[in-house]
Amino acid sequence: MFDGLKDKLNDFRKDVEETTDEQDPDATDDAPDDASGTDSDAADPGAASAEPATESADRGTGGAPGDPDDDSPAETDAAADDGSEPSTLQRAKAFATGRIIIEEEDLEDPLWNLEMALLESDVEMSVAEAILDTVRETMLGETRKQVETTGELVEEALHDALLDVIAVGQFDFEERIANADKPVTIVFTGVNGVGKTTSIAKLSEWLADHGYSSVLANGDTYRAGANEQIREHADRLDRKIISHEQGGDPAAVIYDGLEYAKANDVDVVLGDTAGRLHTSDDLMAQLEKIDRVVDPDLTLFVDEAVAGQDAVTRAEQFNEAAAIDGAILTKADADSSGGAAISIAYVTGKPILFLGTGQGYDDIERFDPERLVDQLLGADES
Ligand SMILES: Nc1nc2c(ncn2[C@@H]2O[C@H](COP(=O)(O)OP(=O)(O)OP(=O)(O)O)[C@@H](O)[C@H]2O)c(=O)[nH]1
Repeated sequence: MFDGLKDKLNDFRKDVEETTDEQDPDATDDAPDDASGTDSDAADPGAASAEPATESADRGTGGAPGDPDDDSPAETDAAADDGSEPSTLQRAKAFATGRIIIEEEDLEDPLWNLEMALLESDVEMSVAEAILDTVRETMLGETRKQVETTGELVEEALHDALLDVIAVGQFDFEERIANADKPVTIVFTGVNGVGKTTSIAKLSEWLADHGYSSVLANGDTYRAGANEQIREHADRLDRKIISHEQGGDPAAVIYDGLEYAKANDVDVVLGDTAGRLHTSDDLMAQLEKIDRVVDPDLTLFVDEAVAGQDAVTRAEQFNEAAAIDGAILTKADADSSGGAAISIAYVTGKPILFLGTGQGYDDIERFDPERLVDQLLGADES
């Protein structure tokens, strides 16, 4: 899950480590050789031109004076006195006291690469920018104890940045169900073909596992075959299904589901709705009527992680047409990019509540932002 994005975040860590390694005296020992052209690594593109090599040597000697292990202080002191920028001197001093400083110029290229990587991964532009801002803020200027390696510093910055956008609006779904008056009504919106019906069936199983009974109500009276499709799930799971003829009123079906739940002490009504209507006005009218008639406790938007940017755009559109309370992202198991998972909450202000992780009824898990961030940063291998 999200392996492509995971690799790209790891590339950023390596990028920053490589850039800041230039300040590391161990790495800079070689720098004067580069400048004098004696380095055997002639294939290095930097070696082809004297200018970049000299620049690299300047940067290198700037970091060198502070190296506690450096046994040629005279040479490095001379370099520091020899027209070094204050920031370089500052870095050197910081190194001498066991600290590192990361500066804007160190991050410029890695941050650019990170931005490109996020956009390639279908992370929405404003979300990518928010992530970059937090990473920049967390990493820049501050002096850090050297024991905190650059890798750890990057990890902390990415962790905070990702969590900030992913965790937007999170709430405890189980607690919400537990505390709500029964029956609880949950309405599902989203376009057809993304796994909405399967998700309703999965959620019914999830609820059963957590001690709640549920009834399914097919408010998708628009699409031919929708009744049969949801009935198949209901039969397999041994759940009651409420449905009307094709072309009937969705609000009336969900209302009947609610009445059934009240009469039979069922805890939760799971109401499907038609996906794509002709215009967002139609969609809004449908959901407004459902709102008026059954006053749902929650409206959940369902889309597939593999749709990337399209899923993010649809989430925004559905949320604008009729406010959603949260989202279910299906087919996360088949998604490498992770862009929708990272972007939807930030863009809509509503949390992702569940991830669909396969075709089985048990393949649904609560969306846990902290765990996802750990997975993306490699701390949680599951
Ligand atoms: N790999 C994977 N497949 C899924 C997941 N959720 C649903 N699917 C599959 O996606 C296909 C479409 O699912 P349906 O629930 O039939 O989706 P749908 O026809 O879009 O349902 P509606 O949205 O109600 O129209 C089915 O083959 C599902 O098994 C998931 O989380 N992972």
